[in-house]
Amino acid sequence: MTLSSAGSSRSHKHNGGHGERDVEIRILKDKVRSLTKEKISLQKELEYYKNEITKLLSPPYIEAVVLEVIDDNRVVVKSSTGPNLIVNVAAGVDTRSLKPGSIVALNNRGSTIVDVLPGRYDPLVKAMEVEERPKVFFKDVGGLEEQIREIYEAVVLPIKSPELFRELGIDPPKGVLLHGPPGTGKTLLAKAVAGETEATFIRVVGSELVNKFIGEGARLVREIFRLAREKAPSILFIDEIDAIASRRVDIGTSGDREVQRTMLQLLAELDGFNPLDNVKIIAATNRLDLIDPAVLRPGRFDRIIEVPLPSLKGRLEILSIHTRRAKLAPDVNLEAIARLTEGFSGADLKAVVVEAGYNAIRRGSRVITMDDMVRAVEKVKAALEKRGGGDPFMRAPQSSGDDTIATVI
Ligand SMILES: Nc1ncnc2c1ncn2[C@@H]1O[C@H](COP(=O)(O)OP(=O)(O)OP(=O)(O)O)[C@@H](O)[C@H]1O
Repeated sequence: MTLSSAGSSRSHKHNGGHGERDVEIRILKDKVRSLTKEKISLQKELEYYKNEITKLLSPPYIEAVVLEVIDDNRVVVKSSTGPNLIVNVAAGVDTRSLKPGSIVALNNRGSTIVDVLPGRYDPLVKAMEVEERPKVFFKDVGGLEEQIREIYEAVVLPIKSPELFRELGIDPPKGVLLHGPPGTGKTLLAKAVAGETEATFIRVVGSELVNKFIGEGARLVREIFRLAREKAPSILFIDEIDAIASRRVDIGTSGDREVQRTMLQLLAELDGFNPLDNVKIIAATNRLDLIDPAVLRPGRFDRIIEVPLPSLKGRLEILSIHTRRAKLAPDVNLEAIARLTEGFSGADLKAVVVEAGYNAIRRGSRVITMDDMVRAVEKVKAALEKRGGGDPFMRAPQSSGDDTIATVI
């Protein structure tokens, strides 16, 4: 007998039995509701444990990096621990999504790519900064007239007029090494070379190649040169080259060996390309004394250009460049500011202009006054002293002298 028929027969027998029946129905309904809830929660629990069992039963995958895609079914990978392997690709994996640097999962036998791991970075992309035809030119570089002339002859001219060199039968330098204290405009100069030649600017940082992408330095160097050729005309700028091209007393740790491998790859790449290729290498260092002489041999970085702290005239030029778009009050005397900033780099002078701008904003003014500038100089000077601005190596005095402006207050 169903509940409802039981309830209805009882209500026929007993007059006024409605109340009792209703209570019974309510109790049963409550029970159904709570059992339904329990069922849903148990179903969820069951699902969770099923998932756990699936995870525990599935084989571990091996992580690997794609080095080269040979064809639709053969890919060279480097597993996280082992050697390079040629593996095939599982049916569900789209070969077109595989590129050098992609991180993939291999099956537990290490023979097949079964998945491309999402959201993982391609170290090659992370390792460099690429800018097509940067909008930076020699007019944006202050106080480096001589350096601009040298780099023009060594890099710009061979890109713009290679026939000149072909006719004369001389090889322009493949690489130029800029050295000098931090913030003196080495990166800026290299970028301006790219701007002037309408080339692609590719910047990599030596210390990152060996510290951030452990075990991949040499491969990255190879890939970066490949990309530079692909994007030619291009300027490949290697900042902090001392991190990969230092002379070493002994090659002890595996870290040292990694640096050594990266440097050998760099030398091989330098030796392997034609000086008249439209790829030019500009490297920079703050520590010329650390550079391995092998790197400076003819046919490698055979043009060395010093980029020193700016002279008085240079400082004035740099201040003029950085105040080009600023609104200056008539009392601002940039020559006097240049006088006050001996030992400042181009980057420090830029900081002075930015700080002066903030001083004006804090006063609620839209014009930068001489007082804003002077206070900014004091602030930047204090920061430099705190940072050890007196370091005799990092802040070596500029050789060209500090007395070349006639009209200084
Ligand atoms: N000679 C200069 N003329 C104009 N601006 C300069 C000059 N030198 C530096 N600057 C300013 O300072 C910024 C930082 O300089 P930059 O990065 O070129 O120095 P760097 O020599 O490459 O330094 P580091 O050795 O620390 O890499 C530049 O983007 C530019 O705004």
